Amino acid sequence: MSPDRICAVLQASSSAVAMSSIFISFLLNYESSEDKDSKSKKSAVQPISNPRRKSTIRLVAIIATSLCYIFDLAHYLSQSRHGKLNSDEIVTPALLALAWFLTCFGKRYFVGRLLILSLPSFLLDLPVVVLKTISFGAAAQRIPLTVDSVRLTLEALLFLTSLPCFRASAQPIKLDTEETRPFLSEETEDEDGQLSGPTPPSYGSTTSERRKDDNSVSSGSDSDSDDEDDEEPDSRSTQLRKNGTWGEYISSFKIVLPYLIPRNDYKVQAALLVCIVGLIAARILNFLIPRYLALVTDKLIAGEAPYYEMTIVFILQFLHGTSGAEMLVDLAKIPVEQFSYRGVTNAAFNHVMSQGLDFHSDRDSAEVMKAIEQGEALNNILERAALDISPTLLDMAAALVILYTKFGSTAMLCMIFTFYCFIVLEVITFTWNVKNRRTLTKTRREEARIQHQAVQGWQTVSAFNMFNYERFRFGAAVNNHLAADLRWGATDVIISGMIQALVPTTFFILSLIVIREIAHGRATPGEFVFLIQYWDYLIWPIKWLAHEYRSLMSNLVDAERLLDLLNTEPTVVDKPDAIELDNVTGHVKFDNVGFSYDTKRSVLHDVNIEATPGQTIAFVGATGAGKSSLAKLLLRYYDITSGSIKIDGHDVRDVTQGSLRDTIGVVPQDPLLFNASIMENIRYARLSATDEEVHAACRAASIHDKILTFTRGYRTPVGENGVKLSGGEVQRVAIARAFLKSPPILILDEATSAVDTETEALIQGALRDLSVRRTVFVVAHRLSTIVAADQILVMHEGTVVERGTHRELLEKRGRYHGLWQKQFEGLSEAHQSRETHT
Ligand SMILES: Nc1ncnc2c1ncn2[C@@H]1O[C@H](COP(=O)(O)OP(=O)(O)OP(=O)(O)O)[C@@H](O)[C@H]1O
Repeated sequence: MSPDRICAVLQASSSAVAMSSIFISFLLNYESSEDKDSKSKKSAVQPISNPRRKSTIRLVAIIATSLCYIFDLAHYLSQSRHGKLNSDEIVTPALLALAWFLTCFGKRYFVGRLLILSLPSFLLDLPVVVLKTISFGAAAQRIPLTVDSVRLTLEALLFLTSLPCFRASAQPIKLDTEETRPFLSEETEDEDGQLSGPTPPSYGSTTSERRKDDNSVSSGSDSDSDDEDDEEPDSRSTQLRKNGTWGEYISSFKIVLPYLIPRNDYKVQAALLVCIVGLIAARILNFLIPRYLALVTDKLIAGEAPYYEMTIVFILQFLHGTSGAEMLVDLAKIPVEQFSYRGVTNAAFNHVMSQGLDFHSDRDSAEVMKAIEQGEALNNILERAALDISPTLLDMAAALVILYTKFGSTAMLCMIFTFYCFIVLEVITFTWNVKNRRTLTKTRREEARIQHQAVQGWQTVSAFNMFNYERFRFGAAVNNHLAADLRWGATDVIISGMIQALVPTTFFILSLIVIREIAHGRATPGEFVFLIQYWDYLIWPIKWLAHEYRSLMSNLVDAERLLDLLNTEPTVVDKPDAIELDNVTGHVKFDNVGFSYDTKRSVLHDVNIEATPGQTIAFVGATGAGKSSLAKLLLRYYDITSGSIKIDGHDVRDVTQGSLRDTIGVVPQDPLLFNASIMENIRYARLSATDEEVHAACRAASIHDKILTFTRGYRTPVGENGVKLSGGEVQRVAIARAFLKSPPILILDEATSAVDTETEALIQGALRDLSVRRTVFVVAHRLSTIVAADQILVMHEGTVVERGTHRELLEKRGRYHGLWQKQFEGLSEAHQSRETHT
């Protein structure tokens, strides 16, 4: 290869690399105008870049480098004024000059951009200058060589001075401190995310009231805020999107990578391999088919009959389509897709289930479920990245090499330029539509929420005859969803139409280049046929990548909530060295316990309780005094804010949550039954229990005989939340569960509040039997149920104000005595008034 040719190759590579550097830097650091606006509004967000790094000296050096390339161009034009112009000699320096000039713009990661441009430029330029010096030592080349040397020095200096700055600037992005705000929080903050169409009203308000109150309602005051006029707070990923760059935004999704990459699944790895082989085969065929068609054309022009070539074209086409390589790839893709679905869906479900009570009480279950569903958007990431985008990039690279070898560097650089224009336009125009996409995702969730609330609360809707109201609410939510869909869809179609206009332009320019090559005798007419035939394969990766970019980004926007979900750490976690709690005797000690749900209002303070094994401790007191909260703390649904809770001397924070909850049985105020048979519901307490053990537990809870009277006995379905059972039956099923679990510690939170006096007497007898061997905590309003307790603790405003046995407390004549008197008097007054009426 002649030195001229080597220089030409190096310069073409240099301009391709320079354009790529500018493009990658743009892609990673692009901020939309929306982002800039939001950043200027939020002064709390720290700018990441330091504009001072963009010093005047650097700018001058960059412009000088750009001018050096312009000089190259001018020099060539002046030399070739009377001869034939070589387009390669014009395009290469022109593009390099443009790439350097573009470096001056943009604030963020200025030094980073400078680095990735100056290093390759220097490395590719150095051999060019050396070769030129060796080959053209004549005095006539002195000036251009001097300019080249100056440019080389500038590139080296810019690289060396940028490197230390870049290292210093490698700092993590600062997020709004409210990053930790709860997932799917209902608090609102006013931004202009207006939705057209009627706003679905919330419970207890009308549409007009809602609009009227919009300005006056303080944020977060309405827990049922399905107000579409208010923008919901940014999720962590949305915040990152707004405060960071596209690069940072995309890299925030790396948390899902373990669920998408089949590290230990050999079957999926094999399927991936088959896909890759199939894709490579398809790429080779992409090239061979037009190649043979070009041969057919050339032979026809030469007056020969190309039967052999045509047969090869037929075979290649057969192997190429859905009957060959594509079918293979499509088949192998199925296990790959299933792998990512399994990974993401299981991870999201497990993550939600491992969250604490605070997470679940703060969020709407329908919205959480919708967020998990949106994991589907992530399922295709691996498929898209590994099986679609990477091969398409290979296609691009192959197409560029072919263009270069067949039609020279101008054709190749023209294609690279078009490709980058496509993607840059995609990135810019997608941000115009990203807000619409978020609104669309939000309106979908909203629709699911309203639907879920209405269906789940059917009894309430029916009791208040609110069918029309619910119909209106749901209808409005559907309209909002469709309106958002229309806005997103229409903008998407218009944007994509605008971008597609680049396709005929590129074809026109490439055709001119090829025609010129043919006219100068450097190519045959067959090459033009090759271009026409190959054009689809050439433009397809560009069109497709641009489309994939949009659809990938839409998927990522859809999956933002899921990402936030996966990023939400549980508030109650096992210590790494947590021990298993076993052989528990039931010694429980609350030592100076203090607690608050929201760090603002103290719910419990200075609570001291000691229960020895086998004791029954009763909590009484006014509603809201903190009785149920004590039970939740013993179960470690929340962590206490001060003091300690110990079981058999082990702090509940030092043992695993699993073993702790195995030790404690609960009969809650409102037991939750699953929509399954009675047998399944009771056996949930101990899955290994036999039918006989379940029956025994039900006998102990005085519900066995009742269950036998049901049409299907123990196989009777209880309906959602046990709606097919009476309140008393539900409570007894819950008591039967506790009997079946037979834990050393039992919590009875108003366990017999919904049963009649006769059943209560039966259950109380059973509970007494149960209490002999275990420590029992009873929360009760009906004082008659706890008179036999070993200790009665009277709670008032979050602390224990009296303690003792029933007799001791009555003798004290304090708060307990007052409560007892009130209940006793209440009962006798009710009795008297009934007698007067009869
Ligand atoms: N998840 C929660 N988040 C915030 N505050 C809560 C939460 N649960 C309960 N509270 C508040 O804590 C206080 C104590 O509630 P708790 O349920 O312990 O009272 P209680 O004595 O059991 O009442 P009742 O006898 O009516 O069941 C109440 O003021 C309640 O509003």
